[in-house]
Amino acid sequence: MAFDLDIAKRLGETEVALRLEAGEGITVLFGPSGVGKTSVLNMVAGLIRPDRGHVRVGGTTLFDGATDVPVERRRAGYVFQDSRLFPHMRVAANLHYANARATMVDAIAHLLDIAQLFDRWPRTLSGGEAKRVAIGRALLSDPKFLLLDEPTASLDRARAAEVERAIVDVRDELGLPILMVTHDRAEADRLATRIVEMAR
Ligand SMILES: Nc1ncnc2c1ncn2[C@@H]1O[C@H](COP(=O)(O)OP(=O)(O)OP(=O)(O)O)[C@@H](O)[C@H]1O
Repeated sequence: MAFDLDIAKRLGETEVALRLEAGEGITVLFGPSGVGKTSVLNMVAGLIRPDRGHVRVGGTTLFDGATDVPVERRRAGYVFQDSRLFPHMRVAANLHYANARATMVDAIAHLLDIAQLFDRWPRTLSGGEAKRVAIGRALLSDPKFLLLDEPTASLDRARAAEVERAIVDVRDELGLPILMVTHDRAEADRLATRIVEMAR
């Protein structure tokens, strides 16, 4: 089982609750704004703590009544909605941040088609380029799974298609389980191995 989640959390007025069991491939969390999709990713990553339930990924318990693995030991590759590249580092330094082997950096850069961007500053990248670099940086932290928060939001159709292609390549080449959030139904249909709908 790639993802085995049973989580409940009160956030202000919102009661976030989700149960899901999903196998390999891309699991898409789909639902309207404010329903708690980002909060679910944050609970899987260990950035916020569920009130109750469990989080298991690849058979490893990351959270339950007895266990709460700290965020830095969860081995999550988290790509935030706003990419969050280090603005004072060129693309190459962003990718080398986790000290991955140079051959790995080159392989990932090839996979994501970002090698030609190594000397650029993050502020000079298009949204789609920045997103692909952010995915690369996450992969180079040697994660056991990938969390993608609305990876194509705010991109035009052509840029979104490039990012979607990169995600599919990551799925096919690396075989990492991916938990991805979107509010775009068509994108969910294109990418998902499994769609999980969150409703209010
Ligand atoms: N710390 C907090 N205190 C109070 N309310 C919160 C807190 N964090 C999140 N919320 C609320 O919880 C709800 C879920 O937020 P979340 O960002 O997870 O939703 P989402 O489905 O990812 O939405 P979007 O698609 O707009 O990003 C929202 O209504 C948000 O305002």
